[in-house]
Amino acid sequence: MYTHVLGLPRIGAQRELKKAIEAYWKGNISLEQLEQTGKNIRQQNLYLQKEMNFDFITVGDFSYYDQVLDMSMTLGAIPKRFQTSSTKSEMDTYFAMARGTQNAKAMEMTKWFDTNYHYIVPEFYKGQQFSLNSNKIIVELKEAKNSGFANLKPILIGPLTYLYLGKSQDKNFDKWSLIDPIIDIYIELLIKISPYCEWIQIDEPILVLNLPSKIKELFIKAYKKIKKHLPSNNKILLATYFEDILDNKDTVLSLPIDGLHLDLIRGKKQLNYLHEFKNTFLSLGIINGRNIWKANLNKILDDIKNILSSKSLDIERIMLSTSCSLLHVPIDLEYEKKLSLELKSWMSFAKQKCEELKILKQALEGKDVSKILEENQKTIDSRQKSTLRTITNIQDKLSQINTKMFQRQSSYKERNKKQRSILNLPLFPTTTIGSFPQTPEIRKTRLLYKKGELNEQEYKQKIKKFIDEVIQRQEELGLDVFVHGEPERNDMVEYFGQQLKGYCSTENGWVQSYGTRCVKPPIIYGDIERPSPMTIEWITYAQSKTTKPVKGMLTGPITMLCWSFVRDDQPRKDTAFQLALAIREEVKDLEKANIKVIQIDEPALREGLPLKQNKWSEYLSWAINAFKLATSGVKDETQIHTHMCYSDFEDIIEWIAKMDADVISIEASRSKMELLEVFKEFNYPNEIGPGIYDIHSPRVPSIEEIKELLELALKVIPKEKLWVNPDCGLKTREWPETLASLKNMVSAAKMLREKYK
Ligand SMILES: Nc1nc2c(c(=O)[nH]1)N[C@@H](CNc1ccc(C(=O)N[C@@H](CCC(=O)N[C@@H](CCC(=O)N[C@@H](CCC(=O)O)C(=O)O)C(=O)O)C(=O)O)cc1)CN2
Ligand code: MET
Ligand SMILES: [Zn+2]
Repeated sequence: MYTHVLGLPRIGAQRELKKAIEAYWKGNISLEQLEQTGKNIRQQNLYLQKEMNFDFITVGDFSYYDQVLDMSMTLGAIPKRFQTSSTKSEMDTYFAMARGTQNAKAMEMTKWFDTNYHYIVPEFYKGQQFSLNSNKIIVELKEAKNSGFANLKPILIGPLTYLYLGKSQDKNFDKWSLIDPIIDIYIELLIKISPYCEWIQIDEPILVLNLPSKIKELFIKAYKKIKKHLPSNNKILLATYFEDILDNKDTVLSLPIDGLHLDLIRGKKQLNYLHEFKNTFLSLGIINGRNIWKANLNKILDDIKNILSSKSLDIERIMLSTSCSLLHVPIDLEYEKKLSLELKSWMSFAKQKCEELKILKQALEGKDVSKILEENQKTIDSRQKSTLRTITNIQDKLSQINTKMFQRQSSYKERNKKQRSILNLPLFPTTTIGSFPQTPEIRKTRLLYKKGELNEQEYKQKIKKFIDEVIQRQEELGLDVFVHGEPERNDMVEYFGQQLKGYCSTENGWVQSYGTRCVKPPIIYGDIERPSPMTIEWITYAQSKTTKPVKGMLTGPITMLCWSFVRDDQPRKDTAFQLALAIREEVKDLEKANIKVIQIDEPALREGLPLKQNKWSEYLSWAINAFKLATSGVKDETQIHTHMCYSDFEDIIEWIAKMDADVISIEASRSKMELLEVFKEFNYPNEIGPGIYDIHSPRVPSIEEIKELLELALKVIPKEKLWVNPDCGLKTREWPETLASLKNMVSAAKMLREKYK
């Protein structure tokens, strides 16, 4: 029996890597200093694994930005626009690809499966040449070896997953035609790393998706070729995660691999088929890498013993592991000093999950760990019995939900008439998505308040001053529908989590979202309730400062669900409905306070989509209902907006229409409005604001460029239905580029108004 993990968090326990990279970008530290920080984090992770007595020491899970981008570098898949003749260091090219430069647009970024992690999308071109650059993984292997570590297990993203996740940039070019040259480079790479290790972990998470037969065939072909060239002392551990591989079972059974990792948390069904994989080593993903609850060790031990005997598996060929990489959970629970001891005793972060693996192995090897197991059982029982989890009248509230509560009073058409007469907006109304730059001053204000160095009154005064400023700036820009700028929010999910009952939040529970950006997902441990209004004071204050409508700004139930760690003792749907009821109350309060436009963001709606297509409609029916429950309690005159980003809508457009938001703003600029085709084909009934510039880049779009995009949008959206806005919130931007971009945006809208009036 062996233990190992599929990967560890790499941002550093105190976000050292984030801070170092951002300092490097600003020119405040040198490349050597940055690399030293990277090395320190890798060393910490090596020693952690040693402390846990893991049998395989994972190497290569570190990254300065993203593991998919790392693979692009390794394969030499660097788009031409970044291959400049200047003497840029490799590191600078790497960061340029991720973030763009004034001359070269950044590579696209999108969701990593159904997580809140984002990867950099590989770009594929006709006739593309690849060439091996194995520096990263070799450096990391050497480093580990030189520090005295043995049984190293390097990790690579697999060739099929890599190709699948990338996008062809040339029309009518089949990216899969690149499989052979890519496999050749992988083989070169594997031969290079071969001397450092026995096992090599190759991640092929796409094996949990519904794959076309062509890709299944390519899998077999590719791995046969790899096997043929792999030195005989090496073994391949093929890692899958986030779901079961049962749709591709036959394919996997035909692969010449030595070990197979299965996610037994998300893919429980696979337990029934383990015996079919008897010919390989099996890595059982039994510790949840996607949530923060303590594992029930006694139960897992029973399960494992059961599996071993009923499926007559050879314990010598079993590995125990986490369900997926621990990238998706915070690093160490011990940093949490403010959590109630009871809640804390229910939880387990990355380090504690490693300890759980260690204990499981010791128990299975017959070591006496009874005290620890007893202690574990106590906390599991305490959580099950705890009254902290329940609000007594919640069941009543949920049972009072009726279908009327999912419907606005009138149809969109009728609502629209009433809203138009009240709002009196021009053609092509301009607006922004909610947040304005989160300046160091704003962050500092929140920090001082948190530390108690500002009292409530001082804090509120300061926040109101920030609101004054953004209202003033929006007046000057000439926008039509205003926002208050969200200066009081650390994050659009955490902020609400901190005000709702049933939620707790952490001090240091950082999880990487993309590059150097992290989030602290709040934790839902019990029934949700809204003790008091959450946004009214700020929004009404902002509205009191202008005659333009100010949007009420809320996060929707599905996004709250997807971007929090959720309780695992009731269906996600029930939690979503509880959230929806709480948001519904806030929406009604905003309306009562005379707020005419309310935006309820649902950027995570698409991300929450199950990885298996046959589960989509079940999810979408309750997810859309949760949104409608949150938003339909208002009168016709109140205009409901929603916002989504990072989404492909093609496959779910009819469901988006069912949300029946009066206005939806979406990300569209990166795809040059291509995405709108689907809105046209489907004849999307309500109003749309396709984002006309990419807020992830400091680049300022010209008036011409914006006009062009709007003209493109007008080909598919009737002019009465078109809104003008950026792609997403502006919190990661700085003021100068924000003002310049919005100024151009408003000018473009005004010019079009003239043309189309
Ligand atoms: N939950 C969530 N998921 C999401 C998104 C989102 O907005 N929220 N958007 C997409 C991803 N985009 C993202 C965009 C930006 C950031 C981001 O800016 N994160 C910040 C942290 C935001 C935060 O919580 N800030 C807190 C705490 C900030 C902090 O680091 N404080 C320092 C000190 C403060 C200082 O002196 O600056 C400390 O505590 O040590 C605050 O501002 O109050 C960061 O990594 O830098 C994250 C994700 C998709 N998923
Ligand atoms: C990730 S979606 C962000 C929406 C939010 N209202 C903002 O503007 O920041
Ligand atoms: Zn957004």
